[in-house]
Amino acid sequence: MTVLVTGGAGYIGSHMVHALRDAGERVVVLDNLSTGRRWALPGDVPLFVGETGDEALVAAIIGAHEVRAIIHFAASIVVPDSVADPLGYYRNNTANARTLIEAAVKGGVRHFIFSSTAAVYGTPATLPVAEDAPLQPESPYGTSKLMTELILRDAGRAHGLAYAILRYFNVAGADPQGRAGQSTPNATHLIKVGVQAALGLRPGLQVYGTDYPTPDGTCLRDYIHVSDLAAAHSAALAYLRQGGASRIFNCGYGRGYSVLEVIEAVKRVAGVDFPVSFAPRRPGDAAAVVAGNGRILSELGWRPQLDDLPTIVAHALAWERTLRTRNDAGA
Ligand SMILES: NC(=O)c1ccc[n+]([C@@H]2O[C@H](COP(=O)([O-])OP(=O)(O)OC[C@H]3O[C@@H](n4cnc5c(N)ncnc54)[C@H](O)[C@@H]3O)[C@@H](O)[C@H]2O)c1
Ligand SMILES: O=c1ccn([C@@H]2O[C@H](COP(=O)(O)OP(=O)(O)O[C@H]3O[C@H](CO)[C@@H](O)[C@H](O)[C@H]3O)[C@@H](O)[C@H]2O)c(=O)[nH]1
Repeated sequence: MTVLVTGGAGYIGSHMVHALRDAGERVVVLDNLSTGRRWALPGDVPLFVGETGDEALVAAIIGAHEVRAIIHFAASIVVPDSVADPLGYYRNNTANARTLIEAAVKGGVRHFIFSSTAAVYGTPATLPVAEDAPLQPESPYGTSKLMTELILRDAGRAHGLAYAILRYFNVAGADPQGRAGQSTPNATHLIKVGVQAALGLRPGLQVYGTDYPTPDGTCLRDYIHVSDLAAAHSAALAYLRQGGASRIFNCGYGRGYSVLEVIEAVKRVAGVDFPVSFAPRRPGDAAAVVAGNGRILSELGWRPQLDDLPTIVAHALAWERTLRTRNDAGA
């Protein structure tokens, strides 16, 4: 029985591939390498370069490798890009996911784990936000993910596909063993941009919006270490395999940091200063998003191991240094 990881050559997916292999699972990856990197995968993990929307390809992979579980990471992920290109986001995150789910149903896949997002909540009325809060995405990205949640819910009911929908809050950091990290050249995530500024790879950092209704006027986010997130997937897979009912789980720590607090943490951990300027709000950004994580703690028994902002930043920084060496070597 094999686990198919879509988007396994990407940031979070590559951590998942390592976690699955560490647990002795058989893994295959489907990735179109649009943002993923072949070298992000261990050499002995089969990689199919192709589209999640290619039903024939997905069916062939499921058949050839006896795939019984799919962990679906592949997506377009940049909130402001989705505002500029909604149709592209609906194609990749919704239409392609629909095709993948159909191939899963037809191919007899039993368990499906879907990467959803805190962006489905928009700006929650109360924090921390629980899974049953109103869903009011403020960007096409969030809407594209919410639509896939609904497709999965209905297909799961109709066809007996058991699923876990994991709504990630802000994912950051890198594998503590240095095997994987965020490698997208033009990544836009705050901690990634911050460590690049600290290493002199960018001239500095812009803060998008200082007039939000938050304590210091900048957006609040709940940053979760990518290895804790991979562990949440492993827990969800074990739950489904034990016959657990289809369920939605928030993945976050339940604590928010402002953009300015994150920048201070990066400067402190890196031990350097870098220029910070203030810019207007970025389209599609919610003011404050913090996870209510009671459900995943109580129902999956998940326990964060790396719940500490300086640790997250230190791992991101270490990875960025490795990446620079790798890029210098032309990898
Ligand atoms: N990074 C975060 O903070 C965050 C937060 C919430 C949710 N998520 C979700 O987690 C998932 C993984 O995100 P990530 O940060 O690792 O991004 P990423 O861009 O590093 O990974 C996405 C991977 O999917 C591949 N891909 C994209 N479209 C594809 C397609 N049509 N067919 C095959 N492969 C395709 C890319 O090449 C890449 O390897 C996404 O679904 C994203 O929406 C991420
Ligand atoms: O150079 C930068 C980059 C980001 N920010 C701000 O930092 C916060 C976090 O931004 P970012 O790291 O880009 O993450 P989000 O836009 O919150 O989105 C991430 O987190 C979501 C879940 O909350 C996921 O769904 C998305 O895929 C993922 O990109 C936001 O307020 C941004 O405006 C800046 O001020 N300057």
